[in-house]
Amino acid sequence: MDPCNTPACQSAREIFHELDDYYDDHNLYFQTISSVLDAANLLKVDQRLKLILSQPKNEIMVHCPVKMDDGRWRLFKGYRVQHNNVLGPYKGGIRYHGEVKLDEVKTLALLMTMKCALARLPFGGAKGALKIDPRSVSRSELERVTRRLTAALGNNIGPDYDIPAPDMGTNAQIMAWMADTYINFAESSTKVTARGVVTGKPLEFGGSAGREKATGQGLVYVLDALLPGMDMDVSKLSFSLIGYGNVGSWTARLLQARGSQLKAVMDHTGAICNEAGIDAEALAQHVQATGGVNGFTGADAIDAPNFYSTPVDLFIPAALEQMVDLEHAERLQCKVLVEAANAPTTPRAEQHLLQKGVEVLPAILCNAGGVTVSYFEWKQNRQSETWDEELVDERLRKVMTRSAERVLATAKRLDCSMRLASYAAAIAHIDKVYEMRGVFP
Ligand SMILES: NC(=O)c1ccc[n+]([C@@H]2O[C@H](COP(=O)([O-])OP(=O)(O)OC[C@H]3O[C@@H](n4cnc5c(N)ncnc54)[C@H](O)[C@@H]3O)[C@@H](O)[C@H]2O)c1
Repeated sequence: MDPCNTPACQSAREIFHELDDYYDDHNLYFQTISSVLDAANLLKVDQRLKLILSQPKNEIMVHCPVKMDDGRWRLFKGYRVQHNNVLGPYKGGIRYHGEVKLDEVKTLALLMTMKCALARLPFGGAKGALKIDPRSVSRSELERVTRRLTAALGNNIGPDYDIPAPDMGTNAQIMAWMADTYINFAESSTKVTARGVVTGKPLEFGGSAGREKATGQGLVYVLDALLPGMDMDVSKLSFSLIGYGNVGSWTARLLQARGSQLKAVMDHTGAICNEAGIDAEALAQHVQATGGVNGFTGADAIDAPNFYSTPVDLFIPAALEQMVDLEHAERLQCKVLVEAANAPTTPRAEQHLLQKGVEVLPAILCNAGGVTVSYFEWKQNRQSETWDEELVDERLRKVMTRSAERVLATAKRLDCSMRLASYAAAIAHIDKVYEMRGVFP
């Protein structure tokens, strides 16, 4: 592939040259930071801020020895990348995945800084990961490795310092084990507030109403705010999804409840399609029971190329990064690509889509519902309050609608794409705070 010569890549190359670091435009982290720096250039921010944002503040790597059920030992590699905390404590999910790499975690941490800033949440950005396939271990092995990871992270996490949450491969149960382990290490007088060390906990143990569906719910609120301006009506849309886990299945069920029709889904077990519509609720039950969409009787199995070329109004990637590359983008027949996953679209794919008139709604706007309700959970824990789902949804809608309006207004003002506008709206806020606080010493 030719080296990237866009202004974004050139600007990123200059910054990394200054940092005496290498630059690789095929790498996800460099692609993402290039786009962020491109937005920073549109705002003409100081070189200081570009340098600060270019690298995370801390990159923590731990190795966790764990005894498996058969008596053998395994060593698991864990990461916590803390990108920036100028706006508040570091915040970001913990991912369990067999193929996870440091650059992926750095990218996700950077995106968390941008996401929290865009939504004006009092949090910085972080992300963590454990290199493990959670489906390949027993429940008790999963518990042991989770507790060992939490202990290894030690004081690098905390309710006032760095607050993990669920992401791919993790859930409320894993958050409960993390919180319990952390509480066991906490001093007696801080044990109550210590449970705020993680969000996305079970409802019975300090979790928030509405957290499980929050990312999908937030995405629907963003669509409510933006689709009318594109002459689209959410009650008359068709959509397809990559991923039918937390984000994908909730997005599908909530959009179906609004009258939209699910046409095709692809996950790690295969792809399915039904021109007449797939029942999102029945599919969620099937995935819960079997682990994937494969074998669902309410649709036909299709191959990946046919999945990408199924005509729909909204194409919603809700699985891994970079699942929409140029080849996929050339196949897509949709009006809007809605990024539910983080960084699902490669820069070349995005360029192609914009050229063919497909709008791309960026992840830091669309999937911020999860971290927003995490913020509500953290707030409820601190104040010993319990909000009902109605209140959570009402407040979530307000945050998501304002973010969408912010992005729209910035895109208009700077005459740029929605992605650059979302980064610019985030960076403008961070820039103001750095200006007021200054940079120590
Ligand atoms: N959970 C949250 O609150 C949250 C919040 C913001 C963003 N996200 C992002 O949303 C995405 C999905 O997260 P989740 O929590 O729903 O994860 P999950 O583990 O619940 O589900 C992941 C889904 O991705 C699918 N998948 C995995 N590998 C695949 C492959 N090679 N091809 C096709 N599908 C594949 C799985 O089958 C599953 O359906 C991730 O990018 C995550 O970072 C999640």
